[in-house]
Amino acid sequence: MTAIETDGLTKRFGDVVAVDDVNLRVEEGEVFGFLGPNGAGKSTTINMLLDFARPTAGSATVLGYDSQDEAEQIHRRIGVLPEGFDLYERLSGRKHISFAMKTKGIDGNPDDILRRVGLSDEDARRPAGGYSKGMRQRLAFGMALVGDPDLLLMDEPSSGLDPTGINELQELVREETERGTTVFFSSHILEHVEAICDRVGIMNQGELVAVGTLEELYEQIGGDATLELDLDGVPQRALEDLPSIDGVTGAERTDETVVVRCDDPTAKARAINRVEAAGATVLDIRVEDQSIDELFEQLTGAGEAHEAVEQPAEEVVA
Ligand SMILES: Nc1ncnc2c1ncn2[C@@H]1O[C@H](COP(=O)(O)OP(=O)(O)OP(=O)(O)O)[C@@H](O)[C@H]1O
Repeated sequence: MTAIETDGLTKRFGDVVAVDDVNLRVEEGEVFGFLGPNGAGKSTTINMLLDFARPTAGSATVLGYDSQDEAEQIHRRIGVLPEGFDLYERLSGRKHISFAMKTKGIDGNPDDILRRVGLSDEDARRPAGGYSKGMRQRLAFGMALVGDPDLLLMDEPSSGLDPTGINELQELVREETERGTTVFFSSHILEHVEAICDRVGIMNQGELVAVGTLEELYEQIGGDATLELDLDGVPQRALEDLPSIDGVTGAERTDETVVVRCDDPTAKARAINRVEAAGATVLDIRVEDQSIDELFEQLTGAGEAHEAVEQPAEEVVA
């Protein structure tokens, strides 16, 4: 089943087109990163998925339910970690989970969830006011997990977290996806979603400008990579052969090192195989990919209007 599907989803606020004819498909079980700079239209899209905002045009389904007509069913089956979530400073972590359970009409033991998000018994009994950022995040994540949602929607979940907090969050997300939960993770920071997302969709100025795995996106924009191979000896044949490999644009030699330039990231493995087949032993490998920030800037034009990246229909589905 498709976890999220939008069809021409559009939202205008007066003259501002916040979301412009967005066609998005997120498959069940995926971790999908929804990216874009501030003001790109991410929150407005999420609000329409949940029927907190009504589309000007187009439609959306979540877990097979229509966002406008069947919002109640959707709300029952999803967990939301909102941006800038609030905690009640004087309530314990455990009370927060109990409260979320009552609100959702769920019976159960809050301790199961507290354990799942890694909050100790002792911490769970303390007021949330004294929690570190990471612990607050764990608790909010736990509240979103109440009722075992099929889909977790997380709006800028990594904002304000230090690298340790981000790693912890990524670990929690990974555990949930192992249980089969679909995760929709919105962020304006590409590297925060890079490590955990199967695919990303990139929004810019209301438009969905690219969808795919990061590797596919690199390919679409022709992301360059340089591969440096230290060899026990450079066979002349390998050097001559390398430029004929699909995705390799050039090869040079300095002493016992071969520098291979690729415009397709998947060409790197083919280049290594070719060198080894020519009889050389690879002693060390260094790769310099186009940076993730460059990719993001290129796709979003650093906030400027630009042409959408072509997205063949079959590549939209993982
Ligand atoms: N209620 C509203 N009234 C008027 N304009 C709005 C409203 N909500 C959003 N917008 C505008 O729509 C555009 C998209 O905003 P949105 O909040 O969806 O972006 P975003 O990608 O979520 O940004 P951020 O990362 O900063 O949260 C922006 O230009 C914003 O100013």
